[in-house]
Amino acid sequence: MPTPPAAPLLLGNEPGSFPHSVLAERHPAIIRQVRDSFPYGPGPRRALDALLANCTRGVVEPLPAGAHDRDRWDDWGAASYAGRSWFDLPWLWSESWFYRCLLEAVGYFAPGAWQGVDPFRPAKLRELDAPETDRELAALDALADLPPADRDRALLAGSLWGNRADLGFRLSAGGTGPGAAVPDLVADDSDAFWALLPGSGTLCLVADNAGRELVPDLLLIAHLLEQGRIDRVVLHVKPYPYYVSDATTADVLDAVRRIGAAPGAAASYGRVLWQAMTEGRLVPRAHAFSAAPLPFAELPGDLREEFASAVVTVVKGDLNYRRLVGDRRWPPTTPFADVTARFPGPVVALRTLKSDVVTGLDPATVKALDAAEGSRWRTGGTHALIQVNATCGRPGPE
Ligand SMILES: O=P(O)(O)OC[C@@]1(O)O[C@H](CO)[C@@H](O)[C@@H]1O
Repeated sequence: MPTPPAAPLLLGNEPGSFPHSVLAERHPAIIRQVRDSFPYGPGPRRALDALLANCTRGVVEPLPAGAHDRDRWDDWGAASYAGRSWFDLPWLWSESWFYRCLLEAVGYFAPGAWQGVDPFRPAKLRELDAPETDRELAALDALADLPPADRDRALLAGSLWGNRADLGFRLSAGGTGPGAAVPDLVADDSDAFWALLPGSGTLCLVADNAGRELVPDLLLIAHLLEQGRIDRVVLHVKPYPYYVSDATTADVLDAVRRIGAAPGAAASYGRVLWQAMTEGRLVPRAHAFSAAPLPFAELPGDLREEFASAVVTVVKGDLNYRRLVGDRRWPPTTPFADVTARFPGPVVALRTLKSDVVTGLDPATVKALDAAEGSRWRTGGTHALIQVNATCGRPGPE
């Protein structure tokens, strides 16, 4: 499989571009949202104000000398990027750095009263407890009467579109109105996904957002385990709060409890999940690299081995898609298989489009989307894709 010549990296230094608006507008909005969410004392509030000035007008500054992960971040680029504007660096790096600096400002890692307090927890819980979640869980009652293939489709679609529920995204989501001229699903390899599930082995799911994305992800996992489509699932979550709504282990526990406490069929899904966790068939994992400012091309050895040995790795959401394809401006018709050829095992992307990066689309689809919606289809969260590379990491034909 030819690896195409690398396309340009996304940077945040083009005024008017989506990456620039995230750094210049969304991050300040997130700081204000966090500042208003908690009665932080004068110290963290001053630190948040300093971060606001630094991330919009300043340069990368090293983590405090005593930071537990300072060496790791120096290796990830903080040492070489020190002194440079956030806008002149790889956009993925600056975004990830922002969330690490935000946690520093609110004392998330420092010993003390605020250690481990998720600054995004109020928003996550509001979403998890929202009436929409009740409605989505109640919809499970109707699934029981569906033919198996329809139930498969419904639960996969729930996981896919759950990615649209993204708290940070809503802060400035443009979104196109209803009645888009092209089907919302711009690529659909779902048949290839189901063909990858032989009834045994391990599925890795690289989760994205908590709340109303994690709930349908867990429902899909429960379904796959209960139906014997897979023996075991490793659920990769973030080691600490990230990108506003990204899921941590605490969010997994909240979601499993929320599912189990719901009436009707949902309660049985909750029991399946709880039992699978106690039996080691559903294993949460919070690897440091899951919050790294790097593409998956730089996966560390242990994760490469894990994904290589999995039957399939399902990569959820926009940020993980960006990491999967290197956060580069590929021509949208660049084959997904070519760009993901070096991923260590079979990989499936379930993603709603919220940033400029996209690959693997038919030329006719791109033409119709551009004609109908300009470029908004790329970042509005109104369109989604299911893309599969079943051959990466597997020996090719002799
Ligand atoms: O991974 P998610 O939750 O689907 O999307 C997160 C995300 O869209 O929000 C960022 C903008 O703040 C994007 O850069 C990033 O890809």
